[in-house]
Amino acid sequence: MTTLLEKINDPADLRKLARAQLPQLAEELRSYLLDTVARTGGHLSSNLGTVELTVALHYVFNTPWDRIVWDVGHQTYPHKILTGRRERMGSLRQLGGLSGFPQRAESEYDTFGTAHSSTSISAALGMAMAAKHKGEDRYSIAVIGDGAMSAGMAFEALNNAGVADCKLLVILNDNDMSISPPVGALNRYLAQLMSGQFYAAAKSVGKNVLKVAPPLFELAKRFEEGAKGLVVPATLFEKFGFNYIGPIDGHDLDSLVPTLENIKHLKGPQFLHVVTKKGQGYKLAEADPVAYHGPGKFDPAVGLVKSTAVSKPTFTQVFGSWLCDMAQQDARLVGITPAMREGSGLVEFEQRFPDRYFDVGIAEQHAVTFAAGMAAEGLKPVVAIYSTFLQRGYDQLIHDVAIQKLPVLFALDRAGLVGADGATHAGAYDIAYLRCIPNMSVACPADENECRKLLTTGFAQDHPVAVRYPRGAGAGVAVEPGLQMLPFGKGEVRRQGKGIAILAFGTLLYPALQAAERLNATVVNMRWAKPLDTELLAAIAQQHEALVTLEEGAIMGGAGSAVAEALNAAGTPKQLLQLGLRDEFVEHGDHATLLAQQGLDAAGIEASVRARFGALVERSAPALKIVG
Ligand SMILES: Cc1ncc(C[n+]2csc(CCOP(=O)(O)OP(=O)(O)O)c2C)c(N)n1
Ligand SMILES: CC(=O)[C@@H](O)[C@H](O)COP(=O)(O)O
Ligand SMILES: [Mg+2]
Repeated sequence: MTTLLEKINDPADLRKLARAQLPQLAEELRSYLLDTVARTGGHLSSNLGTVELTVALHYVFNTPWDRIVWDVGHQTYPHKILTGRRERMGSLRQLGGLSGFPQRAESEYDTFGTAHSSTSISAALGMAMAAKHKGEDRYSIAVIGDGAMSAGMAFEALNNAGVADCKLLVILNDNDMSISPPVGALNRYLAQLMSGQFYAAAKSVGKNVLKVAPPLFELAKRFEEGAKGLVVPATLFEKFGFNYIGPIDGHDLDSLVPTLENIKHLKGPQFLHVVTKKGQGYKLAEADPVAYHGPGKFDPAVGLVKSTAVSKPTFTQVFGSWLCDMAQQDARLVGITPAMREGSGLVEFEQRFPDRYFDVGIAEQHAVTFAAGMAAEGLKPVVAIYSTFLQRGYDQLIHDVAIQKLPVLFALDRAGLVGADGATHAGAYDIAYLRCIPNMSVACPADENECRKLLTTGFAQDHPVAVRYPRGAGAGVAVEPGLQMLPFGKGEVRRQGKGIAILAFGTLLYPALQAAERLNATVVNMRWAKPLDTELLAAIAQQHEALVTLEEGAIMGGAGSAVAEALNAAGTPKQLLQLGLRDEFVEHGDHATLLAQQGLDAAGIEASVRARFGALVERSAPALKIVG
């Protein structure tokens, strides 16, 4: 039997359905979603929570003429399924497949690319003002979660939008969750809105009133008037200049559709507060939305199963246990996360040191300056942050931390390519954007054991230090207990060869060692992109005819550039090949494959070195042939 969903190839098909058919469509959509995400992995909980909202939005609004901007965009799988990409869902987040986020190049329905949070209101407002400017009658809609709403950027946009005269609708998708439980005063405020008299009374007025169409604005006004004597203060969003509507049940199409239809006829900036449940409709995800925020593949009948196999610890785990050990030893240590407790490895730290754990919400800029404030008072803050998200706090890093030379340790996770999340989440730029800042140091551990030691070394400094390490596991080098340090700013020679020296920064040391066997090259584990070990560099440069730098970071401005600058400054220019991430955005896919595509696996390194220094390799390693 053909399902309703199979007939929907774009939202125009959806709009042909009778309203009474929508709940069935939503049910089919939810089950299709669960089935496909279980096969591919992906952001499940948030998507289960936006099924009805997605159906209602495409049903009521004339998309793509009306624009929808999805904040973060990790909840757009139902949107993808309804906008012509149903059959490609099996390729989600894989090489050449659908992105896990909206992308303008992927579909005209993806009106704005997102993945970093809290950009939607700004973008939708820009679109709405552009439409007005061009004389085009369309709605621009931002769908933003309660977690994303907590960021400064969202409030900057609200501040601007509330006084703008354009067709803007902000939908707050409030599921009372970020990735982990939400934090902060805004969350408390939203909870008050939901539990307060206004919601209770609105609920009891019920769906029927919503259906019989006095515009909701009028309804809300009448309710407020009728409720004189009760204290029903204007919401925060009304104070910002929006017309606030809600909260309404975001899983009830009989509320959503008429409400959205009413809103279409209202003037000025509109704010709709929708209440949803993360994981809705799949009991296991409802019970544990954190675990199902971004699971890998699983059997929906069984749910996520903890692997019993002994596996290598991830760098995140190495950091998490280092943090607890260091906190045990140094009472000044405080740990800060901008809403990434699980991803950054802070779960145990929070349990063991609750008074020294600070989840500041999705607020990277604030996290950095908050750390600076603590450091100014003699504490030793460790900011656990993904490389890509520290981009948000760049001015704060320079202005608040570095200029004042405050000893903040940045534990930079997800440095390098990240795989399934793609270009938006790649930690490609941190070496380049950090090493140009005075007072700042940047360490690049090659493996797990070195990561722990460099964290200890960085923590001991009296200036800001970033220790960058990648997603997942490394070479599998056993981590020594204790809190040993490594010499600050010093590298080490790992293999002695001749002719060519490969200077590796970070985990690419291991493929470099493999390639070097075939090239008979020297391999240096540089460890620090800043300060650069110029003494070691000078010695190596003197002993070799050519140098190769290697890093899982942007070539432009990266550690290889630091080497080039140092050689020039010393007046000893050398033949230099800089290997790293090219000047292009690397899309989603399996990490190993992406690395190979960038020529950064052992075979790729060998091939690049041979291509550039072929004659020299022949002289240095005459008997060895190219790999593969
Ligand atoms: C700038 C930025 N910081 C952190 C993240 C990581 N992140 C992705 S989703 C998410 C939680 C978002 O919560 P909410 O907006 O309420 O959406 P929900 O997951 O509840 O659907 C976080 C912290 C991000 N994508 N962007
Ligand atoms: C959408 C988002 O930003 C996060 O959910 C991110 O996808 C997490 O990435 P990790 O899986 O690397 O923690
Ligand atoms: Mg949320």
